[in-house]
Amino acid sequence: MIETRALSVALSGKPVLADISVALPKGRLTALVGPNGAGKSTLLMTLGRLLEPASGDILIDGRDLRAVPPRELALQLSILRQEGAIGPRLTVRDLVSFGRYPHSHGRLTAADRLEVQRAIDRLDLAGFADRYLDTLSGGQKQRAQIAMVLAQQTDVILLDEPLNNLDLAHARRVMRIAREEADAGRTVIVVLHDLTVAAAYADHVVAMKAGRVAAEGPSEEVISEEVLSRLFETDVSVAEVGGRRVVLTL
Ligand SMILES: Nc1ncnc2c1ncn2[C@@H]1O[C@H](COP(=O)(O)OP(=O)(O)OP(=O)(O)O)[C@@H](O)[C@H]1O
Repeated sequence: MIETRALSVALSGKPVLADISVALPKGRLTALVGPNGAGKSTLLMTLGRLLEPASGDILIDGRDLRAVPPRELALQLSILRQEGAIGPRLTVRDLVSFGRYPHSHGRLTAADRLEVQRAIDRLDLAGFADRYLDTLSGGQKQRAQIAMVLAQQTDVILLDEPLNNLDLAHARRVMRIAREEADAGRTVIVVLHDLTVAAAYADHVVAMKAGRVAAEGPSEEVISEEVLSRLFETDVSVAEVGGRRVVLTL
């Protein structure tokens, strides 16, 4: 469970997040949605302690995030960043193995290698494991980075637009994995632009606008025509197709 209390963040001296108080439950998949520039990535980076709040608190399982030593945090929380800098002369397996670093400190055990292989398989990368990252397509690279995050096996998983560059079958695979991780009791928080995907996989939704929380609650409440039309300042329809909610703009 991650909680924020009256969190505010400034970047280059400019306020970007203001008064963010949310409760992101354990064992749930939370989607962060909202227009471009709303502050979704900034919130995710702040939760991952990659940005420092100007004021307010973040509690991770009731404990002040500032009080968690870095080594412990690396065992507790993993993050997929939007512009992840990855060394080109690394293979997929090298990259995913870095995910085990907090556990192995550079000396992979047989169990670590097994986890690396499992993450590679889950992301459908078995055929690419020994390829250099700079020889991969955008979607294959994205999957390799997600595999690295999964290999960390942390209780909190933060994913910033994980579906970037993914085809529909791999997008589905990644969302199913995110769902499995939440069902296994982890706190999974995902920045998503595709609201139909959010409706299908998330149980909790935080809608952000202009650096503030515009709505927070169960997916059925937040993924609604009224909330979304207000959020995006455009007409949004929510239809039901085959028992699932589909979000449309025309
Ligand atoms: N380094 C920075 N300095 C100043 N302002 C910044 C900086 N980085 C981001 N911002 C601003 O902070 C605001 C929030 O940006 P953020 O990337 O968190 O939004 P987002 O909701 O993730 O957007 P998107 O959907 O476009 O990815 C934006 O107005 C952006 O211009």
